[in-house]
Order: sequence, then C-alpha cells, then structure tokens
Amino acid sequence: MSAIETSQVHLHIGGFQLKNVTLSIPSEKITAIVGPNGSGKSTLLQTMTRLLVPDQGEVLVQDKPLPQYKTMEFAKTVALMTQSKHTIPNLTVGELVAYGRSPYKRLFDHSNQEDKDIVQWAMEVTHTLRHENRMFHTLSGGEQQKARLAMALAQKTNIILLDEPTTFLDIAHQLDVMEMLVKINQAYRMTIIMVLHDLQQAANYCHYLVAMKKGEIQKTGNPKEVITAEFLKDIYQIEAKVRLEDEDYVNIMPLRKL
Ligand SMILES: Nc1ncnc2c1ncn2[C@@H]1O[C@H](COP(=O)(O)OP(=O)(O)OP(=O)(O)O)[C@@H](O)[C@H]1O
Repeated sequence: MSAIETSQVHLHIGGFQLKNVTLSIPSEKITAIVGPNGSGKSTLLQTMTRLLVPDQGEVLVQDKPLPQYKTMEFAKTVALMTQSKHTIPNLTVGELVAYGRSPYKRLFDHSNQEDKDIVQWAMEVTHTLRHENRMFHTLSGGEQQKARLAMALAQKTNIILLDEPTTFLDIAHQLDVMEMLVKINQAYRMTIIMVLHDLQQAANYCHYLVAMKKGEIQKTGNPKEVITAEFLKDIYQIEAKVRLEDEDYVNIMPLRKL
C-alpha cells in the first residue's frame, strides 16, 4: 500500500516548475528524497502536505485526495518537520512538544492524561525528556532538532515528513537521529519520508529512494540499487566510487566534480 501517491503533478512557483511528478511512496517504510540544491525536494514535500497546491495532477494520502481532507483530520494523519535554524522563544521543551497535540484539542481545551502520556512518550523516544523544563532556545542545535522531532511525533500520525533532519548536526548527532528514526519506523510502523543530502545515510538507513533533478523525478527504487557511480554522475555531475562494504554497507567516495 502507498502512504502517499502523486499523479502527474505540475506546479509553478516563481521561475521554478515541478514537472509531471508521479510517485508512490511505500507505507511503513523510510523514504529518502534526494537531489541537487534547488531540484524541488522541499517544494515536493510542501505539495504533499497541502502547503502548496498543484496546478495540475493529484496527491493522495492514504488513498484519499488531499482536497478531501479537513484540516484537523490531515494534521492527525501527516506531521511535517521543516528545516529551521530559528529558535522558538519563551517555550519550554515540554510546552513545545505539547503543541504537537493541538490537532486533538479544541480552543481552550486542557491536556488530558492521554495527551500527557503521548507527550511523555515522544520525549522519551527522542531522548529529550531530560530537557523537558528547559527553555527551547537554550538547547544546542542537535538538541533542538530532537525536540522538534518530539513535537512532530506527539502529533501521533501514521506519516511523518522531515526536511533535512540531519542538517546542522555533528556526525554523532546525525547518526543518533537516523538510528532513532529507524527504531521509530520499526517499533510504530510509522511511514517516514525525509529530504536528505547525505547519500550514504539515504543508502544505509532508507528503504526507498526518490531522486529529483530540475523539478522532475529521475529515479526511484531501493537506494542500495539506485545509488551507483553512474547515478552520481547523472544527478550530481560528480565522479565517485560506490562500494559495498561488510556485505551491505554502502560507502560513497566522491572524487571530483565533472
Ligand atoms: N516561494 C518561492 N518563490 C520563488 N521561487 C521559489 C519559491 N520556493 C522555492 N522556489 C524555487 O524553487 C526551486 C526549488 O526549491 P526547493 O526549495 O524545492 O529546492 P530543494 O531541492 O529543496 O533545494 P535545497 O536542497 O537547496 O534545499 C528553487 O530554485 C527555489 O529558488
């Protein structure tokens, strides 16, 4: 079953176009969207989350066309963690994560026990519980990234989209976030879709790959099969060696720009 399908999606934004984007993103798997800067990855994520409306074509989430979703229903189905270097003032981590429960609340509703349990769970899974009472803006970039992931998890959706979740993180925090996402995917069968620049992470942590170039889908499939030296030449115009180590660990060695 597909978590998200797009069919012949066209979209103009400024001088840029998404062109004929037809995709089927598998349910309960981890999907990476890769491609050069400006190839349309974030635009595609926004199209999948109703932030941008296609000029033509259709997007289905869990088999239902996007225009048929009510706002709160959609927020209970799909969570989006965007790229952000901005700090959020005057909120503790606990308060920020509790915002993830908004789709389940009416105005002025207080948190009930279920909300509190889910917020606690989201902070436990992301190892942010120890920061619960700290102001969000006092956290390091890596800690903030995990707190924002906790807020998205507290939305308790089947599908979560992440725009560059490992950007701005040191290598240890990058691996920590990727391993956390793998565990979340396995334990809760959550569909995870993320924009990634690190192809080695895409190859080694993701089940499915979508490669974009100039607003079009260039390749889709198993990242371990798709990411080859030829692929890197076609998509990024670089010469690179791609080797399989320890049986199934993909090692990408960029050599030079062509
Ligand atoms: N609101 C907008 N107005 C005009 N142009 C836009 C707008 N949003 C995006 N674009 C352009 O659309 C193109 C694709 O942008 P997008 O952010 O989707 O690329 P990306 O693949 O996510 O890039 P990156 O890897 O650099 O984050 C870019 O050329 C960008 O400048």
